[in-house]
Amino acid sequence: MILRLDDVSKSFGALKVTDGVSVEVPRGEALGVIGPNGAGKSTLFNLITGNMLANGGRIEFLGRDVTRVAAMERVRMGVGRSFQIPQPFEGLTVFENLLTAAAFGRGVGEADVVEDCARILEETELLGKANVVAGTLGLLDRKRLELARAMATDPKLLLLDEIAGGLTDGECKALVATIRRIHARGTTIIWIEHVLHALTSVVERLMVLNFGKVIGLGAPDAIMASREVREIYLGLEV
Ligand SMILES: Nc1ncnc2c1ncn2[C@@H]1O[C@H](COP(=O)(O)OP(=O)(O)OP(=O)(O)O)[C@@H](O)[C@H]1O
Repeated sequence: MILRLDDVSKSFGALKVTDGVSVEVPRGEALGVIGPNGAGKSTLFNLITGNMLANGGRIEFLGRDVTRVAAMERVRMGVGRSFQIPQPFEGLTVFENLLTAAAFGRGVGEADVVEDCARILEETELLGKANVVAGTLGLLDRKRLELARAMATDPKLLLLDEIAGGLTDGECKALVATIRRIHARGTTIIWIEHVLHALTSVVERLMVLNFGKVIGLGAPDAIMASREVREIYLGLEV
């Protein structure tokens, strides 16, 4: 297992946002996470990355208990993430953004990561935009850069937070193709996404959260056919 969550909980005051979540993610899997707004999906990512600390339970990454390990150390261990709202350094070029993420995320000098950053630019189809200032990019390229910055930290586990939102169908297809390639090369992925057709074209399993609890976990077809999921998530009368 690359990641194991055991009875993980997080509360803000009286509000329990993550409620006893247990899940095991095998190395190489792509796991999708769905659930209504406010279900606790982004909070779960924050607990996995160490941006927030759990109030209860245990998080294991690569067999090590990381429940209380700082976010920076988790990045260096191989936990990479993209944010729902892309947060590049707007005044830096695409390539400078990658170099910064790679050097900082890996704890090495920029000279050591130049080649790898060039490879990531190619993988994320940003090679032609290497010298473009990030603040001038359109939405698809901002999303690509967000993905590339996460890849620059050399993640073993890649967390994607609603990366397909706001794209046209064609743009979404292009981004999905890139994510599939990254997955095919062996990177384990956990992906929160409301654009279901994008998600189910990549992931092997879906996890459904509602009020911080896991209410479904399994093959996408079986999950989407479940009465409870259809009622809660899709709002369908069945
Ligand atoms: N720092 C915080 N302090 C207090 N409440 C918070 C904090 N962060 C999140 N919450 C609350 O926790 C709940 C879950 O939020 P979270 O962002 O994890 O949901 P989500 O499933 O990712 O939602 P969305 O699909 O809208 O992004 C929400 O009710 C939110 O208001």
